Amino acid sequence: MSHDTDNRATEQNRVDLVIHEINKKEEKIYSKSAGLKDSVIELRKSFWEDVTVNLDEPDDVIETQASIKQQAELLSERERFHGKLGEELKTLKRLKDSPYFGRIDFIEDPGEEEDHIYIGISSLMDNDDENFLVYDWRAPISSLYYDYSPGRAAFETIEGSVTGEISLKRQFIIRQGVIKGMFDTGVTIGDHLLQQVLGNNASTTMKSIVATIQKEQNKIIRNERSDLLVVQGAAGSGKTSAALQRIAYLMYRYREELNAANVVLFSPNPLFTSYISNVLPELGEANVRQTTFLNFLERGIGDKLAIESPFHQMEYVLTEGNNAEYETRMKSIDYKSSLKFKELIDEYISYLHGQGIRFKNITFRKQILISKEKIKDYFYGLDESIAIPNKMELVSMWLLKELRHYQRDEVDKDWVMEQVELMDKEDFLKAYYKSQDIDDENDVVVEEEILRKVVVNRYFSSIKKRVKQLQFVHVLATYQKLFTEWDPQESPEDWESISTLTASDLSQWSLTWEDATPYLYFKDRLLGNHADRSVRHLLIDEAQDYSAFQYAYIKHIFPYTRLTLLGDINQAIYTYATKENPLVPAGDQLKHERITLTKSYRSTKQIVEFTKYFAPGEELIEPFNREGSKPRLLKLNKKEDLVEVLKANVENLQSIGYETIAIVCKTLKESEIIFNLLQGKVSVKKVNEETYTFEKGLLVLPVYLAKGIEFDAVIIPDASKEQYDLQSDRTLFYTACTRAMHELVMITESEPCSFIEDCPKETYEGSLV
Ligand SMILES: Nc1ncnc2c1ncn2[C@@H]1O[C@H](COP(=O)(O)OP(=O)(O)OP(=O)(O)O)[C@@H](O)[C@H]1O
Repeated sequence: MSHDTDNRATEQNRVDLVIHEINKKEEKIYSKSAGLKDSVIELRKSFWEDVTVNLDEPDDVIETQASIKQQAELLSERERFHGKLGEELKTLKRLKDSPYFGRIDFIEDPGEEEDHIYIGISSLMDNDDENFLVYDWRAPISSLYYDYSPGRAAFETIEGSVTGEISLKRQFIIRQGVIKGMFDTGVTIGDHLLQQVLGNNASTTMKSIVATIQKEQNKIIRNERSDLLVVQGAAGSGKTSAALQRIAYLMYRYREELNAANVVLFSPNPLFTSYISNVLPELGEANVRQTTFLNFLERGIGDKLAIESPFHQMEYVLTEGNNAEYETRMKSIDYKSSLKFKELIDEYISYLHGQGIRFKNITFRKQILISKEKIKDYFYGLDESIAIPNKMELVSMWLLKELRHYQRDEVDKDWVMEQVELMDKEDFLKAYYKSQDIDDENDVVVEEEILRKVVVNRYFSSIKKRVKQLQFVHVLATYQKLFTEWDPQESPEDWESISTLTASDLSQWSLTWEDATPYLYFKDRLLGNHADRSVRHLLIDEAQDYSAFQYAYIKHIFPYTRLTLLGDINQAIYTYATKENPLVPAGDQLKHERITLTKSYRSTKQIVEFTKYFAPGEELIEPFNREGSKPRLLKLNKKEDLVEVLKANVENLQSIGYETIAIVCKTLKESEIIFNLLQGKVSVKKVNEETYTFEKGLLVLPVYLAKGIEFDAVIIPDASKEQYDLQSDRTLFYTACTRAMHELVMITESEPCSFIEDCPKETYEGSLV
C-alpha cells in the first residue's frame, strides 16, 4: 500500500469511528426525547387535571393563578428541553454526513506532544465527554487552520496567546461519511478545495464557506475589537460570505449574551435576503433579523405615507433625463444625501422650539373636541427650555385629561343610548353582574349607566390611543413647512427649486427616497425616538450605497451598536452616496478598523482580468487562479438579430451545463423590452423589486437588482457606447460584468462602450455575429 492510500485508510477509519460515536449519541437522544415527547403530550392532555381551579374567594383565585403558572412553567420547560434535543439531533445529522473538513497537527510550546485537531461545523465530544473528536470551526484553536500553513503558528485564547508548531495541515471532502477527497496543504488553505468549490455551478442560495475561509476573511469574521469595522472588498471577494460567517462566529463566541434578535443585517434587496437565508441555518444558527433599509424606514415612518424605493429612484435617475424636473431632482438628491441637510433640519428644529409646529384637531363624531390652535397654544405655553419631545409628552398628558372630561359629558347623550341598543348579549350580561356589585336600589339605572360608559369608552379609546402615539402632531405638514414657509439663515444652493419640487411631492403624501431618511430623522427629533439598545451588532452589506445622511441616521438610532460595514466602492451605483461614505478613506472622519479584500473568488481569472481594467476605484484587484474562457464581445450585424443572438447564446450556455443565466440590463425599462422580445421564444423569467425568491433558469433583470448575487453566466444585451457612456455608468457596467462566475457575454449593435474599448484587446474575444 502506498503512503497516501495508507493515510487515507487510517483517516477513513477515524471517520467511521466518529460516525459510530455520532450514532450512539443519536440513539441516546432519541430515547431521551421519546420519553420527553410522551411526557409533553401527557402534560398537555392532563394540564387542567393537575391544576386546582377555585374562584370562590380572592385567595382562591390567587392560588389558582399560581397553580396554572406552575403547570405552564413545567410544560414550557419540558418543551424547551425537547426543542434543544431536536437541535442537537439536527447538528448530529449534519455531522454524520460530513463530520469535519480539516485537520491540524499542532505541537504546543514547549511540549513534545502532538495534538490532532479535527475541525468541523460543530464540536463533538467522545463518549466520556472528555476529548474533542471534532472542534467547532469557531473555537479559538481552529483559527490555526485558517491563519497558518505548516510551521510556526499561534492562536489567541482568553488567557493569552498560545504558540507552537503546525506539523500537518490536511483538508477533507467527506460526503455521506465517505472521504471523497483529501489534500495536505502548504501555503494557503488548499487551492484544491477552493478550486473545486468555485468551479461548481452557481446556486440559487448562498453556501457557507467555513471549509475554505481565507486568512483575510478570517480577520473580518473573528474581529472582536472594533466598534466600527469597515471592509472594502473587490467584487466577489467574499464580503457577504464573511459577514454571514461573522454572525455565526459572534453567536458562538457570545452564546450566553447574544441571541438572533440582537443582530441585524441590512441587505440590498428582498431577492438577496432570500439568496442568503440558508447560510446561517446550514451552520446550525438561527437566522438573524434581516431587512432592507427601505423596510427599516417604512416601519418608522408608518403606512400613511408612500415611500419611493431606492430602485425606483435609480430608475428615475437612469431613464428620466428628459424630464423637465430632472436637473432639480438630481440636485435635491445630492443635497439631501449630505450632512448639510441634516444640519439644516437641526436648525429648523431649533426654530420650531419657539413657533411653527403644526398640530391636528382632535375630533369626535365629526365635531372638533380640541382644536389644533388650542393644542398649539398649550404647547408653546410650556417652558421653552423643555426639549420638544418632552413637551409632546406633556401635551399628550394634558390632552388625555381633557378627553376624560369630554368623555364624561358624552355619556348622557342620545346617540349613546342608540349604540347601547346595538350591543351584544354578553355586554348586557357583564353590565348586569357589575350592577349587582353596586349598592343601589335601582339596578336598571345602574346597568344603563354602565352600558353607556362602555359605549363611550370604546369610542374614546381609539382617540386616546392616537393621542398616546402623539398623532396630534402633524409631522408631515411641519416637515413640508421647512420647504414652503421657513427661511433658513443661509439658503442652500438651488433651494427654491428644490423646495418647490419637494413640497409638491409631500402634498401628495409621498416621500421620495432622498426624503425618506431625513423625514424619519425629523420625526424622531420632533416626537422623540428611543435609541435601539437591543441591537448589539449591525452589519450593513453593500455599504457603498448608503449616503452620509443615512449613516448619520443609523448612528443616531443605534448609538450603542457595533457596526460592520461591507462594501465595494467600485460598485457604488448610487453616485450621491460616494461622497462622505466611510468606505472612501479620504471621506471618513471616524475612528475605525479597515480591512481590504483584494482577491476575487467569484469569477474566473479571465473575467477578473478583464473587469479590473474598468473598475472605478484605485484598490488592487487580484483574480483567484481559476481558468475559464475569455469574455466575449459580440457585434451584431443588425439590430434585428438581437433576439436570435440572445437565444443562440442562451442555448449554447445551457448546453454546456450552466443553470443560472442572467441577462443583466442597465435599467428596468431595458429589461422589460428584452423580456418582451424573448417571451415565447425561450423560457425566461423577469425579476423586479417585488421578486422575493431566486430560481434557476434564464432571468432578465436590471443591474441594481442583481447586486450581491451571482450567476453561472451573464449576458449584457446592450454594451454599446450609447448605453454606457457617462462616468457614472462605469460602476453599473462593472457591477453587471462581475456577477458572472464562469462566462461573460456582451452584445452591441454599434460601437462598444469605452470601458470595453479601454481594455487590452487580449483580455476579451470580439466577433461579428
Ligand atoms: N473563502 C471562500 N471559500 C469558498 N468560496 C468563497 C470564499 N470566498 C468567497 N467565496 C465565493 O465567492 C463568491 C463571492 O462571494 P461573496 O458574494 O461573499 O462576495 P462579495 O464580496 O460579497 O461580492 P459582491 O460585492 O460582488 O457582491 C461566492 O460564491 C462565495 O461563495
